[in-house]
Amino acid sequence: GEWNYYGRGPNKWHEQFPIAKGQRQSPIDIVTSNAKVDKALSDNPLKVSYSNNCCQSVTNTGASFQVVVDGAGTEISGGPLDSTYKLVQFHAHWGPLGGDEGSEHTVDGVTYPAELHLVHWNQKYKDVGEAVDKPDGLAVIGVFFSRGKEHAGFKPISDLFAKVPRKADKVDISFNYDPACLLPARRDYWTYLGSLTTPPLFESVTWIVMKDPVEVSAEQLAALRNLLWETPSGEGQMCNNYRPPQPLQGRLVRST
Ligand SMILES: NS(=O)(=O)c1ccc(C(=O)NCc2ccc(F)cc2)cc1
Ligand SMILES: [Zn+2]
Repeated sequence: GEWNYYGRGPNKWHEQFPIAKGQRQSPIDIVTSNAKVDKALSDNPLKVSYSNNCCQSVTNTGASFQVVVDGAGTEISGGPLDSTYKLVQFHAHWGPLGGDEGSEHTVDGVTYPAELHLVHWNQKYKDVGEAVDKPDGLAVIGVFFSRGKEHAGFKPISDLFAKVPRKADKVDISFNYDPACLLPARRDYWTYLGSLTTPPLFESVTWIVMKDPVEVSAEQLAALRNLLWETPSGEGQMCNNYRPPQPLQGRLVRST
């Protein structure tokens, strides 16, 4: 059997998950000229209040890394959100070594080498398991990674990837870490209603995609490949764990 669903390719996911051809699938190509500035988003700014001791561990999920967060005090609200959402984990998607593809969302067809996802669940539900398949259940902040200077804030995390090479490997985060350091300085974003970008592809995500990328170094992008996964020809470097853009199906993308 496959250890990861990218093995057969995202174009086959609909066979087991028919919602893959649904009306609010993610990611999408963000056509900036079609995005509609919505004053309401700036009138009620997105509030990100993370604590600096919320990150518990890094795990190799077999399809990405995942920093698991203890929800104490890590909340977002405002902007497109009608209630408070709590951070539960963050992970990323990336492409081949040295390439420029790898992000899931694209901007006017432009790809980035990686995309970070900060996953939050709606506090109106009792837990993330209840929220994960509700239309307003999740809010994911997407941050594009561009190749440039080293990101000091990402270094403590990227240095841990070598310690979790195989699926289910896990290392505790013993230091204080505030995931807000991964957000770009300028907090402008696009927002639209979409889905999980991996099976089960639930249409439960309010996407908040930051307009500005954050720079990470080529070495930090390369560190993502310390994570290994199962490929049809045996164990290999984890890469190309991204779903390509899906049909917009007439959805509106709003912008700050
Ligand atoms: N790339 S993304 O940010 O869109 C994304 C975020 C979270 C999840 C997730 O929680 N999956 C686990 C999972 C497993 C079983 C379920 F029934 C529901 C979720 C998947 C994709
Ligand atoms: Zn993701």
